[in-house]
Amino acid sequence: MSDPQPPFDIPQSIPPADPQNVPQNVPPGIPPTAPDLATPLTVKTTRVDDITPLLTLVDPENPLAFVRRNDGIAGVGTALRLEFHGASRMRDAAEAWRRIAANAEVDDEVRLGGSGLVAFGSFAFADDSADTSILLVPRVVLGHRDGVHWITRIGSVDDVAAAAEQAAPTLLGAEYHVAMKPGAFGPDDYAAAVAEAVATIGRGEASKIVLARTMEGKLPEGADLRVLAADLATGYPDTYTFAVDGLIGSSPETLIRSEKGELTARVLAGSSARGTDAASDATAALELATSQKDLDEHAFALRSLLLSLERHATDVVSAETPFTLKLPNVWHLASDVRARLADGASSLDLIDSLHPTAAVAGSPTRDALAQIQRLEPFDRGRYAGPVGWVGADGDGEWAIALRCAQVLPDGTIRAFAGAGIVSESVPEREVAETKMKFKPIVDALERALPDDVGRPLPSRPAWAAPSVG
Ligand SMILES: C=C(O[C@H]1C=CC=C(C(=O)O)[C@@H]1O)C(=O)O
Repeated sequence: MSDPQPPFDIPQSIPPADPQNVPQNVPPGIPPTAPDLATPLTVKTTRVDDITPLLTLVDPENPLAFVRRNDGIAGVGTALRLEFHGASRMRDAAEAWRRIAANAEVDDEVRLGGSGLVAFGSFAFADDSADTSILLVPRVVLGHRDGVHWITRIGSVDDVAAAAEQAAPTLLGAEYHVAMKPGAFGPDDYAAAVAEAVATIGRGEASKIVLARTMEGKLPEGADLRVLAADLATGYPDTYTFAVDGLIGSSPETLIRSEKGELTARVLAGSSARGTDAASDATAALELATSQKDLDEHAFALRSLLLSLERHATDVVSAETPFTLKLPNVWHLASDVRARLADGASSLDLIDSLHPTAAVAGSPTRDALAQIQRLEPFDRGRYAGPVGWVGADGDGEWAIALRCAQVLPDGTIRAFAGAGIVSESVPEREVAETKMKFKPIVDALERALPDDVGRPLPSRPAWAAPSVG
């Protein structure tokens, strides 16, 4: 691996962009003179035999990836970065994307979800967040799905060549250890806020309020963030591991996945600790499955998703009772939802309608959001917002950004975890629940990292292994 070869050739067949071909309609929120939109995107996807593990190819300091088990996409370089703010951030993104996609020249021999033109996206939780919401189109996208590997190049030959050089696989960087400490809103403050939320619910001012807190640490200069993402991907293979613009995490919750008219979602709400042995673990799952407090918490979340989804879909199907989902750190109550898209909405239109569900805000939505603003003294940024990707046809895959941390420009890394508060919630238990939810990201940052760090990932790590069904 001392002199790694680029994993793909520089394409000769992508014509340079035509500077005369200026889009007629400039999307809202984007200055008409934005140089990024001066030319249509030229996109070519080619099937390849195999590609080196995706995470060894991305930028160590700003990795771009969305993977689950062996499937996913990773990106290198930037063909286009669009920023959105305010209440219309997702609507504006949907409109901008429609126009960009309509304008693009796409040659895609693979035609799988994630091939062809794609944008990665990450959206702020709150309408008034100071954080930017983004859509990011890379220069090079590396993809793997159902045993098919592909490479997508976006832009002129020269643009792609520069990104291809950057995408040569490199060794994962040196081990680092980040001590994570409670943020300014510590566990005691959180417990007090939970007690206040319970009182608020008791007064009938809301039915469920999701409250979060933060932990913070400082990354060493030049820290290889692929190490963090790879650790999450191997430790939590059933979740979506994402790295988008410094937001890195492993989310078990699917906000919406849209593929050729089929919609799927996985709603999570209601949690309990894993047991310490097989018997106590089974008991924990059983207690969760029969806990009225957790069933109520879950019902709010499921109902909010179904109500929003029904505006866009027919044949909406979910089981009557949730199942228990086992993750390495926690049990969750989970409901899988399936539906048929009825109105041609893109996955960006859908996340605009669905966000925020009661899994991350509470119920009723407007009242819960007002209480979050009153009781949570920080900006959630992109935590609990949609994170994922959208393709040229509007299909896409969007997780809710949970179990994650945001890297800030000064090297601070801020992790977030929350819990749904209902009338029966007990403050200390909710503090303990947030601790469990911090575990994936905090363990990955704090623990002595595995032996293979500092060497390349094995050629087929767990998340890149062939599908086992
Ligand atoms: C808000 C979070 O989790 C949500 C998703 C699953 C279970 C939850 C719960 O049991 O409270 C939360 O609704 C978080 O992980 O920060």
